[in-house]
Amino acid sequence: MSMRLPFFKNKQEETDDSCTVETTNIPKHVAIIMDGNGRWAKKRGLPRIAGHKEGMNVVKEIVRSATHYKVEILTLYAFSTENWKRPKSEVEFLMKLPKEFLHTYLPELIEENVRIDTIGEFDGLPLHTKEAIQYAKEQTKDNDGLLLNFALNYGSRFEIMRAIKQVYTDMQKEDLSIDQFDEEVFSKYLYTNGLSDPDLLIRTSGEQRLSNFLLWQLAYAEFWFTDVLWPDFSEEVFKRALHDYQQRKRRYGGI
Ligand SMILES: Cc1cc(N2CCCCCC2)n2ncc(-c3ccc(F)cc3)c2n1
Repeated sequence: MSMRLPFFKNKQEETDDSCTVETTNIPKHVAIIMDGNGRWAKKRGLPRIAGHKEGMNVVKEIVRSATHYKVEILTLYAFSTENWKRPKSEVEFLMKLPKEFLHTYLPELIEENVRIDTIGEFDGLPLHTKEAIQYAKEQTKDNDGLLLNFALNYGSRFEIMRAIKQVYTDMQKEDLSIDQFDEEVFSKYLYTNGLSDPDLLIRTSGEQRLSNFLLWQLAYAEFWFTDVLWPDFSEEVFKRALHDYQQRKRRYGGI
């Protein structure tokens, strides 16, 4: 049972009782831009951090649902490299959320065989944030259920530039030749090395842009947008996204 605030129950969730999710053709890797937390709080006359807090509790509900539907990888855009520009107090609050989330939910996540990892510049996070996440990574490293992958201090253009510089260095050292270099080799230089590309991208709050998220990896993903604000997101809305994904025919550039 996720710890969601009961008095916010009048949520504007998209629900569709006829929505069924088939057990076949489940997206292996789902990426989510969890947008709308500040707007959710503003609509209720609450401080922005109340939206982030409620949004954190929604994460656990969707992790449980993703496990139920046998999604293999769930990548959540939790903090971008651009988010450092937000007010100091908001950034400090956000940087405490990983520890709060893990303090509340890590035992349950271990129980559900979830493995926790991150993508982004981990070293650029505050020490208290890194310590909490590193502990969770250690505690879940042998789990082979859902990979819960948080994009933290993540920016796709920085990731691509970082990869290009490393490719250049390896070529200078003659550890890599131009003939060996292709898309598959380049992908190994990204934070997502070893992960399959996302099959489905979900973005909440009605915005329809990538916001410097997984620009390389989302090349062939299905995009699913909803006006639902992240704190109002739920298993029902997640089911809608999975159902709609299953109605689409993936082309990978073909006809
Ligand atoms: C910075 C930040 C923001 C954050 N939000 C809550 C969800 C809405 C979007 C922004 C705010 N959440 N939610 C969970 C985490 C988290 C990160 C790493 C980890 F190992 C465990 C939990 C988190 N981290």
